[in-house]
Amino acid sequence: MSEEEVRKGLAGVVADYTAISKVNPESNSLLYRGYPVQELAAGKSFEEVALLLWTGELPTEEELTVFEAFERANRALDSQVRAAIDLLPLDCHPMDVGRTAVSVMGAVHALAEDSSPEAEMDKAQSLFAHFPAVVAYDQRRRRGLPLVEPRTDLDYSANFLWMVFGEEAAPAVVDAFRVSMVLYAEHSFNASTFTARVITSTLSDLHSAVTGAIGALKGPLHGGANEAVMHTFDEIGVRAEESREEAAARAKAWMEDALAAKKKVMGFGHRVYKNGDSRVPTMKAALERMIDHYDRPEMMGLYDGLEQAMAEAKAIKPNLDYPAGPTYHLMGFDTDMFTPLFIASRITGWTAHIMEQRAANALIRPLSAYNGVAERHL
Ligand SMILES: CC(=O)SCCNC(=O)CCNC(=O)[C@H](O)C(C)(C)COP(=O)(O)OP(=O)(O)OC[C@H]1O[C@@H](n2cnc3c(N)ncnc32)[C@H](O)[C@@H]1OP(=O)(O)O
Ligand SMILES: O=C([O-])CC(=O)C(=O)O
Repeated sequence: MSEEEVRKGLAGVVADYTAISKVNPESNSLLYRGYPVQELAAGKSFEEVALLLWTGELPTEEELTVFEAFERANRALDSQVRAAIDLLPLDCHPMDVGRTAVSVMGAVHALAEDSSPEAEMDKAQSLFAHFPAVVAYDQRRRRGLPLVEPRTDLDYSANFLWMVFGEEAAPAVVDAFRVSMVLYAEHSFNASTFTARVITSTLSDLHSAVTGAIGALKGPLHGGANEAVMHTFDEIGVRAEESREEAAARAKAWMEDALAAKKKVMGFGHRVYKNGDSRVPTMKAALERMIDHYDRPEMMGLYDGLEQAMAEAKAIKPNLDYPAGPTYHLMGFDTDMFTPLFIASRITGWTAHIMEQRAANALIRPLSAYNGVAERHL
């Protein structure tokens, strides 16, 4: 096999068809089932977007009512999942908790081994409804706080924040959270989704595929970048009393040093978008609303300073994780809870891909070019 035939990282390789989303780097656009993601983020609930991704169409009023009732009825933390979480140490990474919780959810789901389209949809919707309770319980137990029961009078986003913080979030905060969920939901054949499709292609079950996807999402080259962005901010130093300009100057200097030291700075760059991530302007606008809401202009200074210095030095643009990290920080999440929030959203995209893969399956098994020692004998 010649060198050119090996595509490291499968860069540029088209692995299959998908009707779920279209990432177009030329027009810098992202479509979910044909709809621009900015339009969905502007006017649709996360529940509506989830149904769109799973079924291909936005729900009718009646379909939405049925799904909302299901989601609200399945929010409480399952006792067996809670018992499994309680076995995990408080200093393990919250992504390990999310991964373990989904694995246990699979083991206790009544339809675990049933891969019919109806069972797959039930499992996808159950995961969607149940996972926020895992994140909320884990965030609270790490702070020594008791579990907060879900409320059925709140929508998905408002209830999520209620279960984490034990108080009703301001409407502006709920809306910024909803926007982040919509933007994180789906992105074609990214590493975690492809992992889910590989696992599904062996005819394994949905929870195994989602568990594997969580493992792929954890890495800082993928979903783990949203928490890594906050570590960068912390390394530079978040100083609430500082002006936007002062913070920007310190961030610029930090970035210049980091790039001189040949560091990779998480939250910048993308395998597909080379001219900026289509989702960043919408998420940045949500971040700006949170900066105003919490009156923290210096955070925007850090954001601008890093972005400008990276643009000047390497012309590399931020990806979605860059504005999402500081947004979650301002809302009050601990930094290592950011990537589990990404799981809560991407459960929709992953499970839509699992169902699509299963409906037209081919075992995913590429070739390798052997470059070890030549044949030898004992
Ligand atoms: C929601 C998401 O998952 S979005 C992605 C989140 N991940 C990150 O933010 C991690 C940081 N970014 C990166 O590591 C990369 O940009 C990736 C992994 C996302 C995409 O990478 P690839 O397409 O494989 O490009 P690759 O890593 O080879 O980078 C190409 C060049 O740009 C540079 N580069 C890319 N991203 C960065 C960065 N964040 N900081 C500094 N340099 C960078 C590389 O060093 C490389 O330079 P070189 O050609 O001089 O060696
Ligand atoms: O598409 C990718 O490679 C990574 C990404 O932005 C995502 O999964 O949202």
